Amino acid sequence: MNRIYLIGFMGCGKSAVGRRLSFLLKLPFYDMDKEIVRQTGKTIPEIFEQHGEKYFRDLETQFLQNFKNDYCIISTGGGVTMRKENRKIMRNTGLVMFLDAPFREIWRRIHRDPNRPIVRQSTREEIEALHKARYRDYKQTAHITIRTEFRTLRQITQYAAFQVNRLKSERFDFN
Ligand SMILES: Nc1ncnc2c1ncn2[C@@H]1O[C@H](COP(=O)(O)OP(=O)(O)O)[C@@H](O)[C@H]1O
Ligand SMILES: O=C(O)C1=C[C@@H](OP(=O)(O)O)[C@@H](O)[C@H](O)C1
Ligand SMILES: [Mg+2]
Repeated sequence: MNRIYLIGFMGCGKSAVGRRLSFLLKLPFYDMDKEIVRQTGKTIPEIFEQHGEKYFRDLETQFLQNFKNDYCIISTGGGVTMRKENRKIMRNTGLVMFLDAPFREIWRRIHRDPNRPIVRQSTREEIEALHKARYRDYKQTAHITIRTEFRTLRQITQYAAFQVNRLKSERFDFN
């Protein structure tokens, strides 16, 4: 299948780049967090508070298992690569791009955001350790890693589009 998945840690720019990339490539855009909010009628913090993290992770896996659309951009949540099953689905159904941002930049973007329950509950040191712990899975799941440091959203989006176009003639079949 021919989807484009954006993966990476909270605040690396998956949602912002995904939306821009969908305009540039004229493909529909899905943000997994937003889809889960729409399906449940609850915010991400409410889901974590009322049902716990495992329940949220199950919703992420169900989304990936049940999603049927092709030729689209999907921005994932930063924890999606924690499960092997999720990693496998993404690798097998599309092109996976990792937005690799330095931790200090990530922290600057996320530390005051009330919509990320994991950040709300943790110290900077704990979040940095989580970033380290997840890094290998992001790297290994991705077909392409894009380093975002010193790049604007526009530059990152253009580079991502360039990579998609480059691969189009090989494994992918975008029209
Ligand atoms: N390369 C960048 N340059 C400037 N701002 C960025 C960049 N990448 C992300 N941002 C900003 O950082 C914030 C978090 O980005 P977001 O797309 O929500 O991250 P994610 O979905 O990966 O958690 C947003 O306000 C976004 O506009
Ligand atoms: O990294 C994580 O575990 C999470 C990342 C969030 O998405 P973003 O990566 O878009 O912030 C959201 O799915 C949830 O708060 C959990
Ligand atoms: Mg996001």
